[in-house]
Amino acid sequence: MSEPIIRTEQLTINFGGQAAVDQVSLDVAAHTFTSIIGPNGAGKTTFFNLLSGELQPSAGKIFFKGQEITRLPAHERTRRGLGRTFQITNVFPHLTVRENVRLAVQARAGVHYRLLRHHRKYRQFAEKAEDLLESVYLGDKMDLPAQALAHGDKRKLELAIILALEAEVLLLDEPTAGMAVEEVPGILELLGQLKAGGEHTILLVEHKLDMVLSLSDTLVVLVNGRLLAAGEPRQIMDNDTVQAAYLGGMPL
Ligand SMILES: Nc1ncnc2c1ncn2[C@@H]1O[C@H](COP(=O)(O)OP(=O)(O)OP(=O)(O)O)[C@@H](O)[C@H]1O
Repeated sequence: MSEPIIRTEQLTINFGGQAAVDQVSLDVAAHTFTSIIGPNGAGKTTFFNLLSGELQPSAGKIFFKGQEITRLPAHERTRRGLGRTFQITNVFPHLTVRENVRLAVQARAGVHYRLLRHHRKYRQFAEKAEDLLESVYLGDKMDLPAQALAHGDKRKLELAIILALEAEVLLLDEPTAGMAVEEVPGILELLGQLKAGGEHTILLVEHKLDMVLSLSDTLVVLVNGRLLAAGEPRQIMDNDTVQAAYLGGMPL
């Protein structure tokens, strides 16, 4: 692998003496799609929280594009290109869909509100927001308040926001969680498009492994906070230890 875009070395966090993430060393190649799987409580979300800076590790290191970011605050990681979505959607509920994304575009450009009196600048930001919303299939919902969106559409909005922030790495925590069955294909199509675009590195936590398997270049299996295996999906699915610890009996 050329230099990984993300590297963790012996990454560990203890909660009350119990390691939720336990000495996880992982390299993620740029422009790949990695799915992190494992049983409930395996440490998947905690691992994401360590990568994004929501939590500080008890031990170990995190590198992003070769630079150590272990102690950097979350907003600085976002600024450098690590974008994170949450299991619970995180948007301004009363603002329109368009405004939510425009604010992210504007934040990325580092423009203060005062300067927006310059109408052309404002238009540029709004247009970029509109383009992004088209790309996540929300073009027809831009004028709705964010709170009026169905759950699946909120997840798309969240994706548009991290794309507006120009995240190179997308950390997606269960993008289909809580979604109506009919909403899932839209999200999967979007993830497929993002992958095909080749600009992003995507890491995803997903319980519905069968759905993301075909998109995944790499599967990472966490069990009890430990990295049990990481590799090509087929190789992981055939791995006896993985089968025994996690996948045994799962219809795949
Ligand atoms: N802030 C916290 N304080 C104490 N314990 C925590 C905290 N966050 C997570 N844990 C514990 O750490 C372990 C890993 O939790 P985590 O949510 O990361 O697992 P997960 O693999 O994402 O699970 P799920 O698939 O159910 O979302 C669990 O035992 C959980 O109870």
